[in-house]
Amino acid sequence: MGILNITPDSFSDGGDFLGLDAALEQAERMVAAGASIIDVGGESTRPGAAPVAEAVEIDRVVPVIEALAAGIDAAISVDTSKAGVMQAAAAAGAGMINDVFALQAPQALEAARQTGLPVCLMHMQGQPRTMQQAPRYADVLTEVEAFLRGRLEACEQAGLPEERLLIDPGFGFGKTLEHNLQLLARLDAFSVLKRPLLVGLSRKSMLGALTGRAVRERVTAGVAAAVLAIERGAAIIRTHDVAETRDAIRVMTALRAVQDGGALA
Ligand SMILES: Nc1nc2[nH]c(S[C@@H](C(=O)O)c3ccccc3)nc2c(=O)[nH]1
Repeated sequence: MGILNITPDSFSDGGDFLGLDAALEQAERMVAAGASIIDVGGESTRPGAAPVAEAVEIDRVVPVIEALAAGIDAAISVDTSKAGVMQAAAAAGAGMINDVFALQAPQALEAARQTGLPVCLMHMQGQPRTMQQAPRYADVLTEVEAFLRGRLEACEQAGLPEERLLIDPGFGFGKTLEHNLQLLARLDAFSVLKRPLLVGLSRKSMLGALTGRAVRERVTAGVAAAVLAIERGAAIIRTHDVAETRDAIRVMTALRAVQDGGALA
């Protein structure tokens, strides 16, 4: 899953031609590098970020999703927590919803159900504005798993069938470095929920803390973390660095083929 942030600091607003063109080029680069999903986000979930109005978020992501739906050979995911954005994105051609707030926003669960699209449910402790102030868990894995189990059950009860759902522990969303490492170390425990596991580790501050590297220099650490996550059951890797991650996956796939006694592809 390649990351495409349509926020003023990444591209000019999705609406104008230049921004659209740049967004499309970036998406095409990631698909050429091996991305099978492009995740389009119109609201930065940066800690401390001011919330974006629904209409603004729609104006950012819909033109991009329409252009991508017509122009690239990959699925399009919309990274949003708002019901109205989910509906607009689905109408524009999105094939998946990626909700960092796990369909807890008003009307979000019903809107997602109506779109008929797959949904990624992610764990976050608190809100983006405050989540990193004092993250606290008795046991992070138990609590994150219980939250995701609860969201899966809420969706089931609302008529959103489980086979459309993915889960994600939400690295960096209300977690200390220690919490993030504990989640990565025990990622395989989430297999009890029997849902595909999506993880986002790319360029996150936990990697900065471990390497001392600035955001754009965290590619190697991000690929290493992706390999560790895949070995522990991750099915989808959300990343800025598609080509590098793809290369690591090729090495892993070749090894698995030999271990399973298969011939090298
Ligand atoms: N499903 C899923 N969606 C996601 N959206 C994001 S935004 C994140 C980033 O660094 O990209 C981020 C976090 C905090 C501030 C800015 C940006 N992270 C995930 C994730 O880990 N899983």
